[in-house]
Amino acid sequence: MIEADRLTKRYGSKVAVNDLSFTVKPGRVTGFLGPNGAGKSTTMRMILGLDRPTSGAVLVDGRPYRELKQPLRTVGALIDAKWVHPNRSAQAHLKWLARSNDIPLRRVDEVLEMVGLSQVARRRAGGFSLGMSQRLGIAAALLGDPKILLFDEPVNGLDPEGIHWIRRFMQGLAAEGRTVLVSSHLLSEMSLTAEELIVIGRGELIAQCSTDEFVEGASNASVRVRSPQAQELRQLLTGQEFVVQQPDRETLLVGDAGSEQVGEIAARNGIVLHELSLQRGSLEEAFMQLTSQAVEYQTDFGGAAATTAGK
Ligand SMILES: Nc1ncnc2c1ncn2[C@@H]1O[C@H](COP(=O)(O)OP(=O)(O)OP(=O)(O)O)[C@@H](O)[C@H]1O
Repeated sequence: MIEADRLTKRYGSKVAVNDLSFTVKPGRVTGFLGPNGAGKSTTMRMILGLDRPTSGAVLVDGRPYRELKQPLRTVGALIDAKWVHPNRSAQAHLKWLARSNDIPLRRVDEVLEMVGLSQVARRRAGGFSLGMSQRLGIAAALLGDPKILLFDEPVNGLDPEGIHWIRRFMQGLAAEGRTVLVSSHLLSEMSLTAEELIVIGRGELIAQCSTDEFVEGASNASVRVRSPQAQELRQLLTGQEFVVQQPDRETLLVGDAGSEQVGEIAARNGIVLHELSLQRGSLEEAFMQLTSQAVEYQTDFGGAAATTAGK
């Protein structure tokens, strides 16, 4: 379990994290979401004792990180996958970490096996692809068999296969009863990976809820209808205050409506329907809307980015 209580971090006059409280529970993947500059990395660094809070506190397994007797056995983290001496082999890197943390050396081969790097264990880590480096970073996080795991933007720059592997791996760790916190700025990716979300913007909490709840609440539903009597139906719907768009002669898009409402109005008026389907808004679009006030550096082309992702 990770518990943040009114966590605040200031750098001079800059408030990076402001009065942030949340709880991360074991047994599920929790996504830590927010636009660039929202304060995710700063929060993760405070959880790991790498940065001291200006005020407030964060507890890992009931204690501040600095008070943990064997930190690597309690919490493992992937913060920077390239944090490895390029001339060292994967195995040598992990052995060095194990030795300096009093972890039995046999654990090195175990974690290499877990992340699928056994075959390349003796190769120079400097020659690893980004995906392999991420796996090595995850192996390092797992060395102490910790109950709590933190991953900072683990899928950044990975190909779809790498993303899929990390997603499944994190879900497997949570299924073993571990606490898994993973940061990302992509809602569509997190909605596939995490059961629970903590959403922040400008260092402040926007939401903590299940992913399903967030997605339901965030994206506006509309109803798509096709009918040979589209014009007639359009008049009936606008008469009842629905906002209706008509992309072509036979198609209507009814905003903020349920398919039951539209279907029943059509049935009562004897209107033939060829299609009646609920359309969910793009998740990324909804997420950007919700956090737009919280984006540090607005760009004019934010709208274009919003249309690229979605579920
Ligand atoms: N050492 C520092 N000194 C001054 N300001 C900092 C420092 N570290 C972070 N900040 C500022 O604090 C804010 C939060 O940064 P942080 O890196 O935690 O955000 P983030 O959500 O992880 O963003 P990203 O996804 O871009 O990494 C930003 O405005 C950043 O510029």
